Amino acid sequence: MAAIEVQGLHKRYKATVAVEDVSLTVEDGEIYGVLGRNGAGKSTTVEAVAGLRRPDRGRIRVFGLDPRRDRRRLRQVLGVQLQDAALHSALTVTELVRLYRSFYRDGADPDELIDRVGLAERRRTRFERLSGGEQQRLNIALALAGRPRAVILDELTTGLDPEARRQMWATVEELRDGGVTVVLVSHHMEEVERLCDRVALIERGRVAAVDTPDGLVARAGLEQVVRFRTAAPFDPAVLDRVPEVRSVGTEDGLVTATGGGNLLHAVSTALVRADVTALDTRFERATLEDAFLALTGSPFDRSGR
Ligand SMILES: Nc1ncnc2c1ncn2[C@@H]1O[C@H](COP(=O)(O)OP(=O)(O)OP(=O)(O)O)[C@@H](O)[C@H]1O
Repeated sequence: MAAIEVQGLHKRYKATVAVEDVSLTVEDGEIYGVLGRNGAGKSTTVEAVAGLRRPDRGRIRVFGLDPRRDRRRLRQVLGVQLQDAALHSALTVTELVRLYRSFYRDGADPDELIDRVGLAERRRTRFERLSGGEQQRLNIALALAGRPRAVILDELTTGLDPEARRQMWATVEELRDGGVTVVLVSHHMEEVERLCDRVALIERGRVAAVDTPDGLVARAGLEQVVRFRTAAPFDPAVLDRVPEVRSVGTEDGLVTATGGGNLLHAVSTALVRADVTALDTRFERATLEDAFLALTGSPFDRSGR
């Protein structure tokens, strides 16, 4: 059974069509990225999955549960960290984590959870006195308080400094390694590229593409480049019959092969077969950001429609 299934989701707010037609399947145990510019419909989609928005149309199942009909059971299996969660600001970190823990039959150990998100030193600090990044980390701890089977993390690392962000990424990987399904809504290309097993590109309320980060880059058909030098003079004919290679050029002893597919592997294999020793091999490929641009036809400038 898939962890989350969304079919034909539609949601409009008065004149604004937020979600036009979204269908997606999140497999159990994967980190599934939801990527798109501001206003694309990402939050509306995941909030509908969490039972927080009533869809106009469409079918949603989370481990077989209907988010609106089975809300209480859903809460036991799905953790949610949303943008701008409003918390009781006078409570301390420990108090809030214990409070949230009390909502669940089988939950996480509060102290362990606080350590895990790096707030051990702030246990006795009230929510309102935490920095933006610390509040964010607390929100994540609260989403994990019920030891959910799946968790929705919306803008996980917004407001975190680079070190805290890396710490959060490690936490997400640990969750996946522990069998938790993660839905990660993000603007952060590097984050998505690094963490997600698969990514849905949402554009104007629709799913423009779903694939692995590498698959999206490959789908965009963008060129990859392998550059290397050789110990002995190089005969470009060695790469002539490699289907992945589109062009080969040599300048001042630097060989440049461009192409697609698994270019690096194909070139390396052909060189080994021809008994050519490559030196200083460099590989450049398009990034997810390049792919986003190619697949949606406009730059990822974060400003909506
Ligand atoms: N409660 C609401 N009332 C009216 N319009 C809304 C509401 N919530 C969202 N919208 C509009 O619906 C569209 C989709 O919003 P949504 O928050 O789902 O996008 P998003 O992809 O999550 O954007 P962001 O990256 O900015 O969070 C936007 O045009 C937004 O202004």
